[in-house]
Amino acid sequence: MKLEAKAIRYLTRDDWRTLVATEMGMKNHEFVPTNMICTIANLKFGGGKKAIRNIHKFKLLYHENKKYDGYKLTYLGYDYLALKAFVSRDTVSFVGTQIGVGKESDIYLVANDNNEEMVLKLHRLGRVSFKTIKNNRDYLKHRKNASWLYLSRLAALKEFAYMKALYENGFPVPTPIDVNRHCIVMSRVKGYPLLQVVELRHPSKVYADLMNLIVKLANYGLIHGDFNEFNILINDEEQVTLIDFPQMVSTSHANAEYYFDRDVNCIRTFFEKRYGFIGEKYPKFSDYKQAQFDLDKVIGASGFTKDLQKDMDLLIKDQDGDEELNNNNNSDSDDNSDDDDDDDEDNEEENQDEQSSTTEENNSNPFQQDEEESEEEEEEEESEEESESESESEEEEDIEVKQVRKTIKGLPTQKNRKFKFSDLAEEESPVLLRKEFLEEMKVLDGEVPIATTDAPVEGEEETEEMKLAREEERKQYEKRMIQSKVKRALDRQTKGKSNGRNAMKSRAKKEIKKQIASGF
Ligand SMILES: Nc1ncnc2c1ncn2[C@@H]1O[C@H](COP(=O)(O)OP(=O)(O)OP(=O)(O)O)[C@@H](O)[C@H]1O
Repeated sequence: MKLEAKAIRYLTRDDWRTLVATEMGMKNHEFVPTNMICTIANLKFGGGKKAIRNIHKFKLLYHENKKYDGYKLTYLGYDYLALKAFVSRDTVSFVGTQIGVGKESDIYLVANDNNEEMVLKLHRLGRVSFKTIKNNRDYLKHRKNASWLYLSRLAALKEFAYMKALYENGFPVPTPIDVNRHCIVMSRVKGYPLLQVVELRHPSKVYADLMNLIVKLANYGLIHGDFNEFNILINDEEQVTLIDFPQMVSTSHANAEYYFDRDVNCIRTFFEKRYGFIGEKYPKFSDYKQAQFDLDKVIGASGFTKDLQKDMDLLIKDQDGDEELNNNNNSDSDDNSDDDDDDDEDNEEENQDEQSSTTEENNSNPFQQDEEESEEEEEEEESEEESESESESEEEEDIEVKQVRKTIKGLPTQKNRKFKFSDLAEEESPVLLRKEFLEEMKVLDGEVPIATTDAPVEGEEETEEMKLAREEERKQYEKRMIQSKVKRALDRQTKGKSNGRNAMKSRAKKEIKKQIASGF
């Protein structure tokens, strides 16, 4: 879903009040009736309806009149509320292009007044499979009315809390900057998702870094749970950054070992398939289950409590039963993967002795293999294989590499990797959302907004057309300001006149009273 940020500047104070009122009303209603929106927004019915019409036109509200007449926020409406909060806190001043689309999120480039580029992640839970919350969830009570909204907010809160805790403890994650509603702002990582990287200069080093990262997380009492090529960014120096951690679990979780092994195997399998690198040294959960630090508490303290996690688990479980259905259908393939796991276990046993001795030898980076050595071993293994299967696997690899190259070509991330706000072409200039601008809207209080044309971006030349448009707007604005000044002056005068009349009346009354008292 596109974040069309321009319209944010056309919203009046009443529009914002109406938007917030709808958000509040959604805590108890799936669709909020018009008069309730007006009451919460503290607007007269006429003014409220006008504002609703306006924000509905901008697609910030969805109108329903089948069951009963009412409105609910769209994702764009929710985006606007979060964006406005970021703008008023000086976190964001420009909204740029979209650089990524996750399963359940949209990623945009944004910048602040100092032109520092950052990433805005808008969580969109429910976009894929989430439909309605079953009514038998007593625990969630009214929150089920705003399920997607609430769930997306929880997802953002969770991601921010984890990112903050990890960042403060020296993990390679983006710098967390701000969070509001379902959005987080973080630093921009200049790298590619590992998925897109066809070749590595030092696969052994990257592999070792990733295994060390899994171990470091476990030492802090955490297991990623989804540690794979989609959630790891790698830069030109082959340094890795972890960008997404929606399923993080504690090492004290009942299935901790399963999740830990799955993370390790995910990387091993990917490295073997993509880079032909066999990770012989790899960590075992039993060696690390005794965490040295406890990040769980830190995460609770930074806003994501156990109760919120409980809400989140319940909401996710309730995803219309879709996933359960899928899981049942996929049970056959799961069985197959179980077989694979068994094989892995055998391999693990075989490798165990070897590993313990090599770990002692190489304390600084226990999972790094000597690249030449592993190449030799690979060669030996390869020579044992039949020549037919050799050529088959080479062909397969070739097809895979070609496929990846083809995919990379069309990826927006690739295109935008070197993107800079200052390099933007005129037609796609970033949307300016300065705080002063929004505050100016407040002063106008209900009037038509002033500038509808973008101010030229620094360093960009203003065209004749732009100049004329801006001049016209300035004139209109001045005209409106004069009109409102005149209106205010007239109001004051009329008020003054009536005050004068009242004063005269009371003076006359006093005189009459005086005369009566003097015995007239
Ligand atoms: N901080 C960042 N810096 C640079 N690019 C980023 C950043 N965060 C996300 N991206 C880009 O956006 C893409 C999607 O991000 P992310 O994995 O966080 O979304 P998601 O919805 O959680 O994805 P999914 O659930 O599909 O794994 C990433 O692959 C990456 O290309």
